[in-house]
Amino acid sequence: MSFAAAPPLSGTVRVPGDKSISHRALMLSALAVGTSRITGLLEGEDVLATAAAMRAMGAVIARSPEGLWTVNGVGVGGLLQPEAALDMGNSGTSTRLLMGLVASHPVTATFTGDASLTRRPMARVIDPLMQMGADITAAPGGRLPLMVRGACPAVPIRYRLPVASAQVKSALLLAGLNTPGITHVEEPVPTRDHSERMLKGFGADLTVEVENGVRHIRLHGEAELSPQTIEVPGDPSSAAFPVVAALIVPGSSIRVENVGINPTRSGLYEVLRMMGADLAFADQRVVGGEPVADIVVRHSALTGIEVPPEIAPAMIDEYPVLAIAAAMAAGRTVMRGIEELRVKESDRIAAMVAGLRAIGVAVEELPDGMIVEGRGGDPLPGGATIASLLDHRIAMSFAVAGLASRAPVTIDDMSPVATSFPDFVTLLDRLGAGQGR
Ligand SMILES: O=C(O)C1=C[C@@H](OP(=O)(O)O)[C@@H](O)[C@H](O)C1
Ligand SMILES: C=C(OP(=O)(O)O)C(=O)O
Repeated sequence: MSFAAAPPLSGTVRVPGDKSISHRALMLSALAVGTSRITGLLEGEDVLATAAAMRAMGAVIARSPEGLWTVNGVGVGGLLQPEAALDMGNSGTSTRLLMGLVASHPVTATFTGDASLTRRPMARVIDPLMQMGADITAAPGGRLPLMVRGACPAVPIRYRLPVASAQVKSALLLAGLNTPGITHVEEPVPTRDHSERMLKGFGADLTVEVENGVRHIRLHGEAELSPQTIEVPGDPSSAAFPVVAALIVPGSSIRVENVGINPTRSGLYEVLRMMGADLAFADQRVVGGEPVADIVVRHSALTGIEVPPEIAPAMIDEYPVLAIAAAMAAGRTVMRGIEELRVKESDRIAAMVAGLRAIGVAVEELPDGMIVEGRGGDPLPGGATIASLLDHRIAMSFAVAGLASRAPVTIDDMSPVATSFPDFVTLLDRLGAGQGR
């Protein structure tokens, strides 16, 4: 699919539900006793993989024609033995969080996934879950396919996260739900806190204390969760694509409604403002325990900056599209401290460097990041085909680049976009982007 120079983008749109919150809503609803109701759930492949796995372990999950999801949970401790391997598709979040759930239940589950997921490191969850008593066998290097034999009862542990990862933190907290005693996770670098917020919302006994800059999360196990009504806000990681598109296509002015702006997720928007973006959070409110706003953004002359490395966890999935904004900025943008990008759906540093060079942007690859030489608002040369490498964010980032390029940018395979943002192209077209195609 090709993406070409677009006329000014305009209009008001909504992006699909937050992927992180959607996974957690399904998992915690499946562990509550009774019926939970979820609106705004992301109906992307990653979240549907989580739904299928929870069904395979006993939850009854239904969707009404209007998009209301109902989940009848089995109760903490009540997960059933799945009859077949759990196919996690492309989803790291599903895999790591569900490994945690299974680790403290009397079930054995095999996890499989696509070629991208099979390359991703799982030792970061295997190690602490084995400390809790789970028996885990994995392919060499701690990769998929792997089998988790849950421990019942599991042993509560105190664990300091060696890598800033909300997935590892959440896997341990989910394992802690069916573990007697207190599971204590120490988080030296704060990451997205949706699990903590939602666990509390479902009635779990969870406390967070900050001591010397380290977050101490303590969860009392053998929890009883009560069913909830959850409204999932729009995904700030998905909103990033139309927002950057509006910033780089001259004359654009758009509004993205109902986007989650949890501070552990909104780093990109802070960085774009530092670069000179005309971007505002309008009508700020709280929906289902999460801060939400409409993002109002206009085309802006951007300036390159040194992105503060400490902001990385709050925008870890947004660096690919930030690199496109950086390519249009005046001066260089330096991104460091993001070696984690090398173990996402693709090596996102290598993928962005190769793709930017292919569309005529000068970029230097660093072991832990990249330096992008901005073109000061001049259109990008474009005119290349980009391999999306089973990575939705690489596909969407270069699609956005195409909208500000002299010659169209072609994406070899847009299908990965269905994992997180199934109507991405339709939404861009609704803003007017399709007229250039
Ligand atoms: O917990 C989550 O929902 C996620 C955490 C992040 O991964 P890591 O924990 O590996 O950083 C992020 O990249 C991913 O898209 C979703
Ligand atoms: C890294 C991502 O997801 P996951 O880890 O769930 O595959 C992402 O959505 O960018």
